[in-house]
Amino acid sequence: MNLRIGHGYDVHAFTEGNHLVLAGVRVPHDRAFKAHSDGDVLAHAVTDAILGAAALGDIGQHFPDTDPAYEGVDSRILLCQVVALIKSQGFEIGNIDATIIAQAPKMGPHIPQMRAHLAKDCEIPVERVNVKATTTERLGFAGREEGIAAHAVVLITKKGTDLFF
Ligand SMILES: Nc1ccn([C@@H]2O[C@H](COP(=O)(O)O)[C@@H](O)[C@H]2O)c(=O)n1
Ligand SMILES: C[C@@]1(CO)OP(=O)(O)OP(=O)(O)OC[C@H]1O
Repeated sequence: MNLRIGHGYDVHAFTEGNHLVLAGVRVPHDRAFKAHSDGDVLAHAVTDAILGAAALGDIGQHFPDTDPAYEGVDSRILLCQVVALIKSQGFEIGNIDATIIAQAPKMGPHIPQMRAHLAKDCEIPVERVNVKATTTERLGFAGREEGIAAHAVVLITKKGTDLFF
């Protein structure tokens, strides 16, 4: 199959701190992500979407949260490893669309840098990467500011498939 789609979803709760990391961008906040890694929900959702598209399981199977090697790891490193893995199987990434679900902080000013990081890590032009943010109108765990979620969908193609004409 030349064209495959994947979905990723991740959530991290807050703990004490002064910034969040989203697609490797340091976003000032009055809390931080509680996680084994840097807690980068956006990078995790994109990584899971890529793995999903290639039917290669999920991020926790590749990088267990019980492995000290991943303690505090920069999640962009994990994303780059997964991109290398699917490339080794003859795939490349077509495009990415992601949504951050956060009551606060405002993501808008940071989105251009998030897109740039994801494009670099996924080895595609930034025009093929979209990142959005939404509140939940104060409903649910995100609305109560207990944590942040991210969804991502990713299209992958067999190398040489011309999708963008
Ligand atoms: N953490 C967030 C949440 C939202 N935005 C931007 O605000 C717009 C309105 O949000 P609603 O939840 O009321 O739809 C949204 O479309 C985003 O552009 C944001 O920057 N950061
Ligand atoms: C990234 C990994 C590995 O450090 O840990 P966490 O930062 O806890 O993140 P999560 O999305 O819960 O699961 C994937 C893990 O394997």
